[in-house]
Amino acid sequence: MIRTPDEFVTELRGLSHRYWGTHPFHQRMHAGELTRDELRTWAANRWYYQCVLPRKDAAIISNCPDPEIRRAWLDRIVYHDGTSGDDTESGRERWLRLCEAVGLRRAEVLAETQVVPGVRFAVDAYVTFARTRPWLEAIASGLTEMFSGHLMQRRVADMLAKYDWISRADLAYFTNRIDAVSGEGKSTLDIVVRHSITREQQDAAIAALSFKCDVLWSMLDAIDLACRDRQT
Ligand SMILES: O=C(O)c1cc(C(=O)O)c2c(n1)C(=O)C(=O)c1cc(C(=O)O)[nH]c1-2
Repeated sequence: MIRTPDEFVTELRGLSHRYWGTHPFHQRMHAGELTRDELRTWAANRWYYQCVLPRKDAAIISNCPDPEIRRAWLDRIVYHDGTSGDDTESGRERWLRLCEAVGLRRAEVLAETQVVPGVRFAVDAYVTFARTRPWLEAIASGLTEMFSGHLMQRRVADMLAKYDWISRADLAYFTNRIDAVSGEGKSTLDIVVRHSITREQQDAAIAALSFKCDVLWSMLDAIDLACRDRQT
């Protein structure tokens, strides 16, 4: 039997315990326990995720027959890629600023030399998912954004409190993203609830969100391991 919208949303939100907010690496970040070198490894690896997001969103658009959704989805690509190559307020430029603030050189981030295999596999799996699964499932996989606003707020507060060499301006990616992800999370949830009109579609949306939690968790597992390897 199909779930009511409330039951469906409750089940989706119920996956929050699988979200990367509780990953040990994030816990160490919040506690102020990461070294500069570990923060560099994190930023350089997460760059790969940032780079892939517009390609993932383009895959969703290419599979979606609904012009209203395609139009709305385009904003995400523009947000990350910016309106031109000189756009200093694009998501990618803001992430690069954070990378520089933690001591990475722009060229080494762009060259992706620090990206470890586990991060590459996890992030590539997210794009492959968006390319090969029905558009509604691919959209549902982005519902982790529902959980990310609160986490980013905590991240900004804790990083400013615990790493005195990091300034608010260095964290512009997150401070600008907090409102955007909350808005996007709500509109994504609305699309998923409206278009999941069978029990099977609801099940597939829940499985997609679960898969995405695994993608993010695996990224941090690989980053955590890379940090430990560098210490030995
Ligand atoms: O910093 C975070 O914890 C975090 C998490 C997530 C997420 O949950 O996938 C995203 C972002 N940030 C983010 O900045 C972002 O643009 C974004 C896009 C997406 C997506 O799946 O389309 N997730 C996220």
